Amino acid sequence: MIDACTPKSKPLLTINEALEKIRLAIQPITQSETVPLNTALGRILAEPIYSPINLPFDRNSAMDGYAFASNDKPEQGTFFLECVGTSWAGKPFVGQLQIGQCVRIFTGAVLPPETDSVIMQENVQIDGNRIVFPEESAIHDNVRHVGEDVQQGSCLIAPPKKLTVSDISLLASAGVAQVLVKRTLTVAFFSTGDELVTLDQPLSTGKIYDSNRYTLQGLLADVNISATDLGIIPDDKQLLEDSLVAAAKNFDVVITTGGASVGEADYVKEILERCGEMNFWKIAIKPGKPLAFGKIGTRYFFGLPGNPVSVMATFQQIVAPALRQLAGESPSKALRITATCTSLLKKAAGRQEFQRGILTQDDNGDFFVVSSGAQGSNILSTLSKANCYIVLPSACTGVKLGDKVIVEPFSLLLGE
Ligand SMILES: Nc1nc2c(c(=O)[nH]1)N[C@H]1C(S)=C(S)[C@@H](COP(=O)(O)OP(=O)(O)OC[C@H]3O[C@@H](n4cnc5c(N)ncnc54)[C@H](O)[C@@H]3O)O[C@H]1N2
Ligand code: MOO
Repeated sequence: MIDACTPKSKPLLTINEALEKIRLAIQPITQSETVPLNTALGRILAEPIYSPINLPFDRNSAMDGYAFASNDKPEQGTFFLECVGTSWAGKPFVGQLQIGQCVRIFTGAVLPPETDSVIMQENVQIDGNRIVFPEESAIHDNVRHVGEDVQQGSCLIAPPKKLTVSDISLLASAGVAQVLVKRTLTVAFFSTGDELVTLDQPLSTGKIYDSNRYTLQGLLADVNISATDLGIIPDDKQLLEDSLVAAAKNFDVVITTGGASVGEADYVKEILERCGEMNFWKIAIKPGKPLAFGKIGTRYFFGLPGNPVSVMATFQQIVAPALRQLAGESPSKALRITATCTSLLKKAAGRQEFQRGILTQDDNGDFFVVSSGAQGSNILSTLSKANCYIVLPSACTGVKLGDKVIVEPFSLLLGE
């Protein structure tokens, strides 16, 4: 019986409290390396890059047509100019233009210095070397000016940007062939549990295939991470401790799955308390409650719950932002949107839940989400069907048809 003297257990950390503890604990790596631009996609820039040149480098044409001087255009009426040569992209016109003359020009070709305007070829009439310009010929049109995109010496990209395809395009256009980026993180992971077997073994009663290492391998597939699979460790306290301590000597981050809860063979928390520093254990989320975070020596440790769906959810919600911070990235948040829920969702108050859902968008642009099915932390088929999490606040006690819910898509593309 519970009476007034029974000590109440401490409330679990909220996900935001846990994220804040991680944010305060993690020191971003400082080392960097120079890499060729064609391997820099997704890497984190370590220093500002200043443009060595103006972009455009030369004043050039935005259209195929004719380059002319605006002074040659009369106040009224059509006019004609004599075409005396061609400026090709890569092979500029070399002569000197006189009054009343123009040149044939192609997109990207340098404008002769005497000209300041380009008319599209569709808008002129050609009569031998005489080019007839209409009255509406615009002056100063279709000209790309030196430095209008980027001025020489200005900052092209500032750290700690994670380099995108557009960044790589910009750097290439400025002739930047290599960049200084943060070094990659080394992350090791292993599964724990006597019940686990590798996929090349037959199953026997009581055994299951180890899927978590495949999940983690996929989740760690990032150019900023060098991931090492350390295999399966059985439920042997000493072996687990030795494996953890050894891994923490060689990797920036060690991740385990399983053995994080309160069972007799759940040793992760005890080992972390004895051999390292435990920052927190257990958070008020579902799936993923018994997550442990701390340090072993100077290295970071995440003990994820064994349940396969909990591994995915805790990695995405907790470990991924921590790895981004450690890698030196600027903070970012997953995209969340509001959708109308078209199924009933069961939920008990107490933990923030990440339920698996299927998000769609109709032709009006409105979002709808339906549960992808059973929500047990062991049920991978409904995770595979899902394309989003339905994020339900801890106080929520269920969702009715037609209620608005917050949804976090797994990707920016919504499949069929
Ligand atoms: N009395 C309590 N029991 C449990 C609690 C609790 O608070 N009190 N929490 C439950 C929750 S929530 C979770 S989540 C799990 C987490 O347990 P562990 O981290 O100790 O994980 P295990 O017990 O080792 O495994 C749980 C489950 O997952 C399967 N598993 C483990 N590793 C793998 C793997 N590599 N690949 C595939 N499947 C794996 C394992 O066989 C179990 O079925 O604890 C609850 N219990
Ligand atoms: O937190 Mo557990 O992951 O609910 O099953």
